[in-house]
Amino acid sequence: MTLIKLKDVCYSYPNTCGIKNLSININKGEFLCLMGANGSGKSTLLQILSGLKTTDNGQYFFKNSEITEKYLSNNKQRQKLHQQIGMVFQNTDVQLFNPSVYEEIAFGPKQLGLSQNKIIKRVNDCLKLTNCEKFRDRIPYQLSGGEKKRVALASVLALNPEILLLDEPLNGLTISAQREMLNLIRELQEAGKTIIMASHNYQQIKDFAQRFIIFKENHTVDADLTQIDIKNSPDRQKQLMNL
Ligand SMILES: Nc1ncnc2c1ncn2[C@@H]1O[C@H](COP(=O)(O)OP(=O)(O)OP(=O)(O)O)[C@@H](O)[C@H]1O
Repeated sequence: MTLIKLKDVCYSYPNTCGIKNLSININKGEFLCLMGANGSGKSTLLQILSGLKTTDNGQYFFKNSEITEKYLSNNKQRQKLHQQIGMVFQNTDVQLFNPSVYEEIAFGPKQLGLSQNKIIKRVNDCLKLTNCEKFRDRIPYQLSGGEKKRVALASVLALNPEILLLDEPLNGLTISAQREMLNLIRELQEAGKTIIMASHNYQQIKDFAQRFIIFKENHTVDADLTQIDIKNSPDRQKQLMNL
């Protein structure tokens, strides 16, 4: 089932292009990795998908709705999109603003109006899933970079989104924490979530993501390949190893 359809999408910042002429479909349950040089457009695309930015040109469809400025100006529609499509930012400092990890994770479920019992259960489940139980009473802002990433993921999971947008979620993690995070992401995919992740580390992600969208420096898409396509192409592997 196609969840996301992008048709000729362009986005420009005041002085530079973000993405150009992007057309892709993303199906339910995919584990898709966005790759490409620094500045090629990966984060811009994730921000468009999350509804934080809207396209200058082209169209973005999520399920049966076209996501436009007008669509997002409706509070209910915007909140529903944010519940269905959760994003972990590259810079988690912009995402964490509550006085404790517990409050951080409870924030979304509270906004959804869940009962107190349901909130407690969700927060505890998410703390456990992301291995954050031991810092539940800490101030998020004071955690290490890797701990912040896990708390940010927990706070997104607490909304039970269908799609997870992850912007370089492994940056700043130790090798064993990277493994743990990747295994968790794979479990989430196996549980039916759609994963869209930006990365510049092919070695790290090559056995996890099943599809790779590779951006060129000019902000267009160079290739849309499966894990197997890349494994069968030494040239492509070499290119991705050198990003
Ligand atoms: N807030 C902004 N204002 C102006 N230009 C921006 C802004 N954010 C990104 N850009 C520019 O848009 C282009 C795409 O940036 P984007 O952050 O999407 O790339 P990226 O592929 O995610 O890069 P990285 O791997 O470094 O995270 C780059 O040329 C970047 O300089």
